[in-house]
Amino acid sequence: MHLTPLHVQGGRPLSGQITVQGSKNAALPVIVATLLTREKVTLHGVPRLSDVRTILDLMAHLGTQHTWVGENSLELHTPEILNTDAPYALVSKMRASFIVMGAILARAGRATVSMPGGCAWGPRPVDQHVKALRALGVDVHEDNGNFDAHRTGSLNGQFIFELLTVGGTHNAILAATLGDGVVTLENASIDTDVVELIEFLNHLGADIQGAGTHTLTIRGVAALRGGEYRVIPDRIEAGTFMLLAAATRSRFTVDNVRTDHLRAVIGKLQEIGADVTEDGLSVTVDARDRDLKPVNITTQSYPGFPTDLQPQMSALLATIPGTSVVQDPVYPDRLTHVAELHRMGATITVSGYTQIIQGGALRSAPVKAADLRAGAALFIAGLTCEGDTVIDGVQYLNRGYERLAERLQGLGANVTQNEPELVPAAD
Ligand SMILES: CC(=O)N[C@H]1[C@@H](OP(=O)(O)OP(=O)(O)OC[C@H]2O[C@@H](n3ccc(=O)[nH]c3=O)[C@H](O)[C@@H]2O)O[C@H](CO)[C@@H](O)[C@@H]1O
Ligand SMILES: C=C(OP(=O)(O)O)C(=O)O
Repeated sequence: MHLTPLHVQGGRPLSGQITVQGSKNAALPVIVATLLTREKVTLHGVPRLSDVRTILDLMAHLGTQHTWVGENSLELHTPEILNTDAPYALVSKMRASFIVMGAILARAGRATVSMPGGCAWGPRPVDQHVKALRALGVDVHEDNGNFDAHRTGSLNGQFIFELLTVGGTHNAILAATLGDGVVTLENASIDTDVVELIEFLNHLGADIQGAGTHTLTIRGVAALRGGEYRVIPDRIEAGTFMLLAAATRSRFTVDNVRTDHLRAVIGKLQEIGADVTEDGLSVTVDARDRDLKPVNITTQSYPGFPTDLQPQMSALLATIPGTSVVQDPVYPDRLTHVAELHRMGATITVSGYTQIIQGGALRSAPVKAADLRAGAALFIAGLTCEGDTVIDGVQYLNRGYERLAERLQGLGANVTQNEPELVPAAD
């Protein structure tokens, strides 16, 4: 869906407070995990995003009924699995949907899931998902652009991931939760979104040990019950707003944050020279009247500096005089923001996955987001300069930021979007 552009006029400090939504990347696997129980589950803190709508469309095809029972509360019920396939039209909209493979397989014994396509910033393989399932006893065949998976009994055995993968760990956990086998995953991801999935599944009666460590032990259980659960705050959204505070040389408070999930971001903001004050579930960033300093950053899996904040950090560093070096080995091609920031006067040289940024003042320009976090980099950049920055590609922002224009306006930002409602109601 094409939406009218976002108009951003910046160049003045923001103030006040902004509340972070529930985590997109935690909510999506938790929503998928409700496929494992035939009982009703109520989730709170679910952001109203187009990605949530996409996963709900896919799950409706699989047999899930959903009802929004509050602004951010969602009731899900899958009494029976009606279909065991996840077709390309639905999977290609969002790569995260590939993890339905593990969930359908757990509940129905077989699953046919379309191979996810490429994405705006290059290949995102699923080889580790497939290798893990095979190692645990699942037959997986590639056929006509689909992965066909079939299990004859419970999943059993050990798999050592060749690299840290959030989605691969999600898929293996989902596949192994039901049954009577015992599965050990080594070199498993310790990302907050993996810990969240495990805590949710255990809340419903699963037996998964080792959350937050690289070794997970999953003892299959016969069935999961229903329940009620609140999704963790979105650390990427929180980080986006914290970087915005520094980029606009503002002081404002970001509420509903888990500061323990934001150590790498807080550390870098302090190194840049911003003041960061933590107070329970709030964090205040103060970058007023400071000479901010350039820094070097390399993305890593959690708890390192997240790739999902790399474009936003690049936008911030593009405003800080001096030379910063940003490297993103996690997603080496995640660079769609660079050409757009060039349009805004940024000096960024790219070599492989390295950006060398010579910071200075940016200027407004018409720009286009080609993916979600590139869009976030552009609204941060736009809010640092006077004049009208017109950002096209708003549908990408709607994947990850709920009621963005309205919430930024709450900080005093001049951000307008002419759609009657920025985020389509996700139901
Ligand atoms: C919906 C969601 O939660 N998305 C997040 C998730 O994506 P996603 O789960 O897809 O990312 P992964 O953690 O799997 O990817 C990490 C790295 O492993 C590689 N890899 C992954 C799987 C595989 O089978 N083979 C392989 O080579 C990837 O190319 C990448 O270089 O984690 C990423 C890394 O923190 C984030 O950028 C995404 O926002
Ligand atoms: C890249 C992201 O999501 P996805 O993995 O769904 O593309 C993101 O949230 O920044």
